[in-house]
Amino acid sequence: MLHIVNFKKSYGNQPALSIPDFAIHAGIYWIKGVNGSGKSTLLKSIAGILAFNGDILLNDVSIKKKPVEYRKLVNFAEAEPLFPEFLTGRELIDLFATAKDAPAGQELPYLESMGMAGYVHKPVGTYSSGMLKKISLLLAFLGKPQFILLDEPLITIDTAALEVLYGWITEHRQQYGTSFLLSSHQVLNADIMPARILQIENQTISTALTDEAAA
Ligand SMILES: Nc1ncnc2c1ncn2[C@@H]1O[C@H](COP(=O)(O)OP(=O)(O)OP(=O)(O)O)[C@@H](O)[C@H]1O
Repeated sequence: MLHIVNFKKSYGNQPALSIPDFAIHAGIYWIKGVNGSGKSTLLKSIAGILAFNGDILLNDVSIKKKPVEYRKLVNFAEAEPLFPEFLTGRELIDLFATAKDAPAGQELPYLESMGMAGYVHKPVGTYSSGMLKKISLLLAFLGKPQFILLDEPLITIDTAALEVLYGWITEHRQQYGTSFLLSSHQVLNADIMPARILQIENQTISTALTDEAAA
């Protein structure tokens, strides 16, 4: 499903990540690594918003050879989302729904289950960090992406929202066969949502040897 080839990313002359050849099958993955190990760098590269050397393929579609087609396949929620403050949540949803060819009304169950209907018509500049995080997560579920990348999805959302997010992930996986890559310093609940573990260390990625969970 995901194939990373001859990948190198540096910031200036400072190497950040080097991945000669790495592939994973469809599933739910939890990427672990200490602060500064390169998790966000990898997620942003896979999302197509960070330039790098080498190539990344999703279901054999290369980001370098078919960037438009590739970007339709992947959605990304940033760890600390930033949106123009004057736009309402509703306007953001409409914008993303159009860009991602989302089915009409796809956002409605998400708005309801996460309790966002009461504030979605207000400008995002008035949102708390948790409210903003919920909108950014919802945006990542719009359309029919084959791969959803969630960078630190658990930070700032409350316990109830966490349960709802687990539900979104497992449902999207069952309904559309979507794969997920989550970075998190918090422990994911393996009973509710089993995830395979990937490890970033020494500026590269590997499948964790302790990974016993089934995706
Ligand atoms: N814009 C940037 N300019 C220069 N260096 C950067 C930039 N972004 C990241 N880095 C460096 O790249 C390395 C990886 O950073 P990255 O943010 O990917 O780590 P991370 O694993 O997501 O960290 P954290 O767990 O703290 O969020 C770090 O050494 C960091 O200093």
